[in-house]
Amino acid sequence: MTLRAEGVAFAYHGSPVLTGVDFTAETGVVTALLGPNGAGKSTLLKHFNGLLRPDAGRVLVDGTEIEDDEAILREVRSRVGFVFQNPADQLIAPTVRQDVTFGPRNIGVADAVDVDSLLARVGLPDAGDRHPHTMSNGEQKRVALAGVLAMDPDYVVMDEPTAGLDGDGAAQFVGLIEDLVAAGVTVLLSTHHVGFATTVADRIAVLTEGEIKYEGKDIDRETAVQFGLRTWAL
Ligand SMILES: Nc1ncnc2c1ncn2[C@@H]1O[C@H](COP(=O)(O)OP(=O)(O)OP(=O)(O)O)[C@@H](O)[C@H]1O
Repeated sequence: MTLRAEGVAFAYHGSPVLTGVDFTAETGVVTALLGPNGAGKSTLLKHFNGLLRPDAGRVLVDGTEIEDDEAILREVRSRVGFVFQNPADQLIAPTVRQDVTFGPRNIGVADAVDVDSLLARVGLPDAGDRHPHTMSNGEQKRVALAGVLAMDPDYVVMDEPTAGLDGDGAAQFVGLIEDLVAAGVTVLLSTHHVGFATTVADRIAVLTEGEIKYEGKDIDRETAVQFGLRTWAL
């Protein structure tokens, strides 16, 4: 089972960002997509649950091509959860509890969701009645993750989960990702922090100049620097 991009090209208003991306994230493997600022990491990740559609090429979830078809998109979005880089793009309800149940409520299964255990899982056991916008950036990111987990996805795609977090916040995310893996969730994330990527991921891919230019189990410092990647700390 895989998330897969085949020859994916994408431009914003005529400015090409992805020019021919071939990339696979395998089930059971934590994959980190590294790349310098503006390389198109967010753009590529947004293709994996249909937030963006390629101008050319194909995107497949477990072998099914994502198409402009309501049933396919619903199915894909139930399997692939997406955690935005900026939690403000994701958190919309007046309380954490309402936010976490937003997705399940939309499909009529909110009653089946155990919000307190989801919040405990992301390290916020008593946050149910808080207003998301009174919380720190790191807490908001964890609420957003709880909301994604409420849909019981097979894959969680995280766009720059440690952006804006300090070392402790980033370390907390390492623990959360380990917990997801233990629960059988496949994680694909983007980052420009080489240290975070190599700590958390089993597989590294580097996106730069519109394409995947490197793939491996690890990446050494010299190779990372060649690709303009210079951030080592967690
Ligand atoms: N909605 C948009 N409209 C126009 N251009 C955009 C849009 N979103 C991103 N871009 C541009 O596309 C390019 C790739 O952006 P993207 O956010 O995918 O890169 P990234 O690798 O995730 O960057 P970062 O590490 O800074 O988050 C950038 O040049 C960016 O300015």
